Amino acid sequence: MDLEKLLTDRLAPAFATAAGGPVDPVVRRSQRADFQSDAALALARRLGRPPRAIAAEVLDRADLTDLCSTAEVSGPGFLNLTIADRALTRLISTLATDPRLGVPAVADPETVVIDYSAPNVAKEMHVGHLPSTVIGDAAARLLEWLGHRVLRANHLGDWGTPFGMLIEHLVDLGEAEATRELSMGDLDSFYKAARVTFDADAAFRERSRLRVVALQGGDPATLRLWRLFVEQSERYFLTVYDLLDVTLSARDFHGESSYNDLLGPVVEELDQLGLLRESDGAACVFPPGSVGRDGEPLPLIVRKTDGGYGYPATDLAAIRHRTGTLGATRLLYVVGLPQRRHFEMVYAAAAQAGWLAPPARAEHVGFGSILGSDGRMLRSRAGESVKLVGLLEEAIARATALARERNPELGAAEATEVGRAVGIGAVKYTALSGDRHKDYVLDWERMLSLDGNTAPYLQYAYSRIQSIFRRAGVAARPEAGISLAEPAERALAFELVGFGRVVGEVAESLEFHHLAGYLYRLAAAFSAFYERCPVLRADGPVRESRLVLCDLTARVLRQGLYLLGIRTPERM
Ligand SMILES: NC(=[NH2+])NCCC[C@H](N)C(=O)O
Repeated sequence: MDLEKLLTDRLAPAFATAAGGPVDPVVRRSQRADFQSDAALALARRLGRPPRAIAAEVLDRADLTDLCSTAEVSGPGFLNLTIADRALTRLISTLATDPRLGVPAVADPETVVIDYSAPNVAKEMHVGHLPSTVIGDAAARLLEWLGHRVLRANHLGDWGTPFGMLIEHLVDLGEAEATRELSMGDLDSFYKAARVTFDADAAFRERSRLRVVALQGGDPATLRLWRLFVEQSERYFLTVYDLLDVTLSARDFHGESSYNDLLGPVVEELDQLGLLRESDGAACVFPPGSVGRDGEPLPLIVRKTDGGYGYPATDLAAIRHRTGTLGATRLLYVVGLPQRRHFEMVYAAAAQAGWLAPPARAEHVGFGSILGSDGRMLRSRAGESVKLVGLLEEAIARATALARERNPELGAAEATEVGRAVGIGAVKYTALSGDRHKDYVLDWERMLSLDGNTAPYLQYAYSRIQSIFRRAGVAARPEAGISLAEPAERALAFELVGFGRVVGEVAESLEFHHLAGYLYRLAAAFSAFYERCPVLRADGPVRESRLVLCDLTARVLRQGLYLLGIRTPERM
């Protein structure tokens, strides 16, 4: 299905002969012909031959007859390739009857662990959790669709010193009252109240400290109280996931606490491997390749001076568990860029310990921060981080109002459905359509606009096609003959056959803005086609062929948006 690959496979042997060794023909979509290769230019310098002569020799040797209608040398030595109508028509016909839309399941499925979302227990989810939750979920949907075994790991922050203070505050309030407060989903005020007492009251601080010791020592009464926090928080997080339409469920919670029993053995094993060194009373690993600004090796602290284990030890235990026990070969960590150094060091240490050996590998899927439309960190009016649910509710309210305004014919129930799909879609698309290595800007106007690279634009394109079929009163017949006489039909066809290539690339890079950008180009190509090529007013075979193009576009849009976790209402 992948034309770049088909052409590459035909050209590569010819280039190899000319160059006396393997050469990437570098085939790309082009304005001048359908595709272009500029490999002869780079090769010319190396071979000391004129590029046009190399290009001509390659054309002479390569067998392109069934694929290209013309193949010619142009300019300083480009190869311009025009795809034969018959070849393109054949690809579209195949695509039309392919339930997987040109994206076969992988031949060698892997076990992939995706570590994502990971909010902290007894704290509110804020906008900073949005990219992790949304990108991680898109990765899970995509890799699962490709046939991999995906294990979602919601690495909750559910362990550690804050629980001493939280539990003591709960004891002071009384269990019934505390549970009532926590169940209202107002986690932050509970946390803040505990903090205020902690800062003001020395006796409370001492009780909190002892409580942490009791918790880590496995005291049953303390564990029971701790579990109340975890249960209330998990219940609350699940309501957020439901609202956000992500595929995380109760069985995906694998909080830091679940690695607690593995921490001792992990540190022990590091010691036996001779990887531990003491530094200021703490047990550390010095993974190769991590040096500070002063050129000194950086420590990864696995056991603190007070004997407690921290965040790095937990991540090492998690890697050992994921590769060793779960048998995963690909570990993804969808966590903000500020933790990049942490993960580099953890991976290096795990590799030294033999817990992360090829073919197993770990990738940090990092992302930037969420900014307001003023370009600064998004904050609430009180200067605090913005609650994620608050943001989602606002998105739904705005999108519902817009849906009513744009389409007064929608009934109340349908407008609510559409508002939810569009509002949530718009927010998620913002976290997926930008280069994740950069910061994101949340701008309501732009996000909800029907023009430009937005979720509503793509959803609208989809619903518009559905309305064509409602008016036509018939379904497309995938077995109908395809004709691609108009340039706009050809352009749309090229986008349609490109789906598989983009999906394959994104499964590797996890740069979802390439998938978003592709869907945007597809929707734009559809718009241009629909403007120039009447569908319902066309007759006979032309109408049939155009209906197939419409249907294929809708299916690719729906599947592509599904992979991004975005719904496609039938009407908007
Ligand atoms: N395996 C991990 N360390 N995952 C990321 C955890 C994120 C952490 N709970 C935080 O809020 O920063």
